Amino acid sequence: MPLSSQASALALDVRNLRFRWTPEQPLLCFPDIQLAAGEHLFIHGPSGTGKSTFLSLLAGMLSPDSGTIQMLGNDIHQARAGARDRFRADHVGVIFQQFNLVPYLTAEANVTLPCRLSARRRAATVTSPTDEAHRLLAALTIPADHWHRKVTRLSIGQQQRVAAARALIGSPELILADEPTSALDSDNRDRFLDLLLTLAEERNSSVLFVSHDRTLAPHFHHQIALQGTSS
Ligand SMILES: Nc1ncnc2c1ncn2[C@@H]1O[C@H](COP(=O)(O)OP(=O)(O)OP(=O)(O)O)[C@@H](O)[C@H]1O
Repeated sequence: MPLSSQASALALDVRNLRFRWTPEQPLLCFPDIQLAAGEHLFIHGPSGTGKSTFLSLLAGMLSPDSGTIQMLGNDIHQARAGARDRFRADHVGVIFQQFNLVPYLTAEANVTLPCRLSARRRAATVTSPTDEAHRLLAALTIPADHWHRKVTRLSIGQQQRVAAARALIGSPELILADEPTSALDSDNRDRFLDLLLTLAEERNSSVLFVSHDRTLAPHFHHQIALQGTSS
């Protein structure tokens, strides 16, 4: 059965999630989460507690050993891989720790990429993917003369903002962000977070943001600590 978005469902409902990379490694235990539409959640934990692993499980890129993940009312790990990929393309924007931009594409082409992979995201742009990419790049303070440069010719902070624009385009219901501010000084980091969360709010996108840096917590509606492992 294809996955669908159910208007009344939570953006994210995570219960009893556990994962072990290999039999020799400790079991990673994750907190239960219920995230409503438009809410912003901050998850913090020291290095190695499993923040990136958690996001990979939520994004459907890893399968849990136990527990459930419901997104918009769908149990994503009950679906076949193809349906899961389609659901992610349609409903989830991801900002990776290393940005994962396509190096040979321009900033604009990187931002419009989700609209090429998802008719739903394309249809959700107000006029066209290119117009929305320009609006997002301008809102995220990327100068217009940089929009047609290859992303590798942009600064790290600019690349990070391009990655944010790519996650926001087409108004996905959920944005997952993995410590994307670690390369920035504190002023730029706060400015980036304010922009990201304001743009997410305009789109009613829920945000789940992980970082080791607890000083970021006041930007968010809710916060949870990741405890890490159990034997
Ligand atoms: N691909 C992998 N194969 C095996 N073990 C892994 C892999 N990726 C992560 N781990 C292990 O899983 C645990 C959690 O790692 P993870 O990267 O999720 O933590 P993190 O909190 O995101 O760390 P950081 O803040 O340093 O990015 C660590 O013990 C790590 O060594």
